[in-house]
Amino acid sequence: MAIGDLLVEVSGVAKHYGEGEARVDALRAVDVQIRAGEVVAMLGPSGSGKTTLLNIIGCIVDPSAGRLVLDGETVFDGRWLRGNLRRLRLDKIGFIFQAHNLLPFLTAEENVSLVLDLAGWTPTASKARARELLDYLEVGHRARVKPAHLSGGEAQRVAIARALANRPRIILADEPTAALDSVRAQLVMDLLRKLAVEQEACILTVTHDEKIFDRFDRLIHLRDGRLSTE
Ligand SMILES: Nc1ncnc2c1ncn2[C@@H]1O[C@H](COP(=O)(O)OP(=O)(O)OP(=O)(O)O)[C@@H](O)[C@H]1O
Repeated sequence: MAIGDLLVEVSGVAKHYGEGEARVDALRAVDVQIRAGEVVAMLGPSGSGKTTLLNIIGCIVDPSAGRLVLDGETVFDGRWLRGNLRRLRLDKIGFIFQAHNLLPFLTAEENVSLVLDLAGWTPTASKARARELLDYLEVGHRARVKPAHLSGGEAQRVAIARALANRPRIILADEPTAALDSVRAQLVMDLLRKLAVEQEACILTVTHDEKIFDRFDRLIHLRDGRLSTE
């Protein structure tokens, strides 16, 4: 597959929590680059900094130092250069958490269309896009059902639809297949790859799931807050 634009550039990014004796260095001068069309897994032991790095790229956690360029725009260089990070996230980033993260009081379709409403789509357009994606992911027949009544695989596909609804180019996922059996886990990864290629996006996933290691272009290993070549 042709690899495209540089979408994620992390340069010398460090993050520490707390100060003095309580200080924890979660990331130490990390460099990562991810291009459009790439599907990358991030591995590492518990506490190695995976969630911190994902959340920094997702503009949810403040880096302590370094530079972050997303889709060609320098968004952090010692400080945030964008006032409205919420808007940046809505425009550029799709987050896939575990399926349980769907809002329980909304239907599958409303879970997807809500993101588009927040991004400023008209209600008619967001409903149509939500339907289209749910159909594409073969859960259209479950559009009016609330998450408690969906199977694990169905809920995960709704979570994917929600993350991809606004056509973000940077898709971040935290253990997206942990709750799925091996056939469904591979189907979800294949689907994500297809969507990433179609939308010229990249995917970075935290995973411990050995069932899907062969589905990635590249594995990034973190150890004690540093990239390791292991
Ligand atoms: N909000 C926080 N305040 C203080 N320390 C934190 C905070 N978040 C993470 N840490 C610490 O930073 C280090 C890296 O944590 P992080 O959650 O990024 O690791 P991880 O690799 O995602 O771990 P896991 O696989 O267990 O989720 C750990 O030592 C953790 O205890």
